[in-house]
Parts: sequence; C-alpha cells; structure tokens
Amino acid sequence: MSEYRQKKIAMINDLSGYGRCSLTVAIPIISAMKVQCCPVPTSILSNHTGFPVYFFDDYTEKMPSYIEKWKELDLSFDGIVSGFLGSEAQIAIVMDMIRKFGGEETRVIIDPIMGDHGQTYATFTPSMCRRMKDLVSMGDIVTPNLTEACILTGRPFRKKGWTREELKTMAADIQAMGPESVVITGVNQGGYLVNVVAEGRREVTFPKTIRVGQERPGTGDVFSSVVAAAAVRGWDLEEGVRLAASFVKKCIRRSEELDIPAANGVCFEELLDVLVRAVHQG
Ligand SMILES: Nc1ncnc2c1ncn2[C@@H]1O[C@H](COP(=O)(O)OP(=O)(O)O)[C@@H](O)[C@H]1O
Ligand SMILES: Cc1ncc(COP(=O)(O)O)c(C=O)c1O
Repeated sequence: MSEYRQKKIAMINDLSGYGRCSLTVAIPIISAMKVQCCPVPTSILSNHTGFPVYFFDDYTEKMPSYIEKWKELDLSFDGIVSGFLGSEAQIAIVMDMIRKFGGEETRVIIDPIMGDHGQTYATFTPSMCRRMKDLVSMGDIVTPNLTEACILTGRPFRKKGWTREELKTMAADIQAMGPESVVITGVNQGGYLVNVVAEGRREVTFPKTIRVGQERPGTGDVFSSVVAAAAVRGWDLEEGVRLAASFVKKCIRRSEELDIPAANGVCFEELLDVLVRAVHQG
C-alpha cells in the first residue's frame, strides 16, 4: 500500500451557479491540486451579485445540522478554509466548526472577505467586522486584501504609496491577533501587484506580479484556493503565493484572449493543467 495520504479541505463558501466565484472556483482548483475539496455552502445563488439580477437562498439555519452530521461521521480535515460569510451568525458557526474540527494538524485558512478598494461591502456591518477579527484570531493563515488588512488593523486606507516597513508592521499587527502567517494581497506598486508574505518568524517577502487586464470577480477565490491547497500539501507559504499569483495572472490573460465578459470571471478551466504540473513538480 502507498504511504501517500491524500489531503482534504473543508471549504466554507457560497455556491454561485454562474459567474465563476467561491465554490465553483474552489472545488475544481483544489481538486486539480490533488486535494479533496468538501464544500460547506453558506448560501446558494443562481449567479454572483455582480449581475443585474440573482436568486439568493441563505443557508445559515441549515449549516449547523450539516456540520453536525460531519461530526457524527467523525470526519477530519487537513484544512478548513472560510471564504465569503454573509452574517454574524455565519461567522459564529464557522468559529464553532473550527473549535470542533480544528486539530493540531489542521491548517485553518481565513479569507476575511469584508471589502475592496478602501470600502466595506454593503452587507458588512461594523459589528460583523468586529466578529471577523475574532474569526481571524483562530486562523493559521489569513489572506486579507489591502482594504481588509486596513480594516483589521484600524488603519486608514490608501490606494498606493505604502512602504515596505509599513506593510511589514501591518502584517505583524495581524499576526499579533493570532495567525501564524499572513498574506496581504493586491498592493499596488506601479504596474505591479505585490503580495506581502509574512510566514511565521521568517523575514517578510514581497513577491510581485505584473498587473494585467481588467478587474474580474472571483480572482480572490482563485488566489486563496491555490494558497490553501498548497498549504495543506505542505508547501512554504511563499511558494503557494507565487503559484497563486502567477496562476491568477495567466487566467486573466487567457480570459482577455478569449474575450470572456468580465462579469463571467476568469476562465481558469483552460489552465488547470498548470496547477496539475506544479503539483507534480512540487
Ligand atoms: N489584474 C491582475 N493582474 C495580475 N494579478 C492579479 C490581478 N488581480 C489579482 N491578481 C492576483 O491575485 C491576488 C488576489 O487578488 P485581490 O484582488 O487582492 O483579491 P481579492 O478579490 O481578495 O480582493 C493579487 O494579490 C494578485 O497576486
Ligand atoms: C456571492 C459572491 N461570492 C463571491 C464573489 C466573488 O468575490 P471576489 O471578486 O472578491 O473574489 C462575488 C462577487 O460578486 C459574489 O457575488
């Protein structure tokens, strides 16, 4: 029998049927990296909210019974990943799930989705932001974008002009809240996007990729799915971030080549072989 044991991630996120985001991105990407992805749906939408109309069914009340069955079955996970959460109740449910399933060997990865471009999302109230800080404190790896990092640390948002020293201190402030490691994504620097990688006590690094194409929904989900799968596979965080950033860039480029409307996200399906190869080599 092989000594290899396949890894599994419990992925808490919404299911948007059309538009490539959240679970419809996470499941194929994590699977391509040879990690089993087990969804915990937070809500079901016909398509993401960037379209003019959508059907939305909140799953909050059903989540505890769903998760309880996993406990009765004595399931365990190498990773628990949380993505978009729609209410304080959902944040509390995720915290409870981490308490129940998070062992020594379980990497808890929190994408503290709260806002972008210096603004919180309309659904995010100040008390949800406070609760998100409690959830962040339970994470091993946290992946805020620059806006979210500012919200978490109480800093005023600036679109650009961040020095490395400022970014290092901001990452350290988030680490001081509990997580071992932090990735601050989407920091603008000229024509580049920088990811600030603070992994444990290692020297902070600033890998950057050239910014391409127009903004598309779901790129954050693509990025955090690759980072999460790489983390449970035991990669160094910086390696996972480099793969994630280069993959997002390739997906945006390919989407532009194929003239995919921006609302439809990125056509990552065209490029899953990149992840399969990276896992073979890694
Ligand atoms: N237009 C882009 N060109 C190249 N890389 C991108 C682009 N947009 C996003 N990325 C990559 O994906 C990462 C996550 O994107 P970001 O927009 O920060 O996520 P979120 O959706 O969480 O705000 C970025 O740090 C960057 O590495
Ligand atoms: C329900 C839902 N989930 C996820 C996303 C994707 O978010 P992001 O672009 O931050 O990855 C969207 C974007 O509109 C959304 O409406």
